[in-house]
Amino acid sequence: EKQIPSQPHWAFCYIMIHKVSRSFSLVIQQLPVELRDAVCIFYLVLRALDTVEDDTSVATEVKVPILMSFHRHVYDREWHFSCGTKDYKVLMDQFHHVSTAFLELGKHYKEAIEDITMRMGAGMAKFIYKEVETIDDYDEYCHYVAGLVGLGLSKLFFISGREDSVSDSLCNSMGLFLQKTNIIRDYLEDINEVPKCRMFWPRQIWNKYVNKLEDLKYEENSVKAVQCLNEMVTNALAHVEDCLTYMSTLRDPAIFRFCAIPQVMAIGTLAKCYNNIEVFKGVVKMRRGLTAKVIDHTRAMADVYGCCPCCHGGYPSRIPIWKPALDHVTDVRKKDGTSS
Ligand SMILES: O=C(O)CO[C@@H](C(=O)O)[C@@H](OCCCCCc1ccc2ccccc2c1)C(=O)NCCCCCc1ccc2ccccc2c1
Ligand SMILES: [Mg+2]
Ligand SMILES: [Mg+2]
Repeated sequence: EKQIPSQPHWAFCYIMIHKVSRSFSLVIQQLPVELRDAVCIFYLVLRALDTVEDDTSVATEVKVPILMSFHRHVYDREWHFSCGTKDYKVLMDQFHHVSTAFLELGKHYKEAIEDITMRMGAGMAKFIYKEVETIDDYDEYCHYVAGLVGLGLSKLFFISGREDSVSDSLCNSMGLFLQKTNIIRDYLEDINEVPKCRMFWPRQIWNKYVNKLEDLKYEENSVKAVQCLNEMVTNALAHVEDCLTYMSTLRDPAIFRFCAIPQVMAIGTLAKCYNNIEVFKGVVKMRRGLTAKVIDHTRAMADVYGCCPCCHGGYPSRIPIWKPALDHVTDVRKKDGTSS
């Protein structure tokens, strides 16, 4: 008789993660099998939560209760909430497949994913009512939507027995670096969002250059816009040293690759954004297929050097790709007289 796939919900999950995020789908495939399923579900649960947050057509009084109770809905096979567009809408409409797969995970994995989902939902709800004014607000918002992902991933690595636990501060920095890079790169897409524009750049930075955040996109302000952009990039670069320290604690080569590749892509994106007026004209994206190339290159370097940095054999000059970026940060700090 027709061979019915025994695990249709897992097929759905791996197909969906490939559709909603090619880059994270590729790096998640790098993980050891028992971590891969937990991280795949962790991604899809949070992506669904974020799709609710991002949908500016959902009324606040409807959105906030969903964000606050999302961590409980993952246990309810019947629950779904229709929102988002294209593949994100498919994820929302078919969310019961994610719940079914979630319930098959080990107990500790489920607890970790539920805890982060609850904390992220509450943080997102708080910022529905609160604008990002100060740099502290900016760091707090990024902690909720990305720093917590770093904490959760480190918990999953620890539960799998493959990594020791790492300080919350270092895990948080891994997320802040990636999220701040996204916020810088997506300025124009966010400010032009309909029906309501999305603003994440902190007033404490942009109000030194313009009166309103949207003024940065107007031609006559382009010199100030690039100065403001460069300050945002320098703010993001402050997390690089913590990210390096976090990655230097990793032991498992597959986990190292999973963590290092998004960081390498982000540093590339920041380099493309720095001093680049195009950020205010269109989204400055990395070339399509670049993640796959970086994955091949990282594997090739491990083969060539016979080990990878996390085996503590290390490449000859331990962190070759980071050296120029670190030197730049030090130079900028010296110029600003803020060197530590
Ligand atoms: O809507 C979009 O497409 C972009 O949404 C952005 C937004 O709305 O701000 C924004 O949504 C944030 C809320 C949902 C977070 C979903 C997520 C992302 C990556 C994961 C990676 C592995 C496991 C779980 C993950 C969960 C977004 O996707 N920003 C991209 C940066 C977030 C990076 C999170 C992160 C943190 C630490 C990490 C450490 C190691 C490896 C990957 C890491 C990944
Ligand atoms: Mg989003
Ligand atoms: Mg969001």
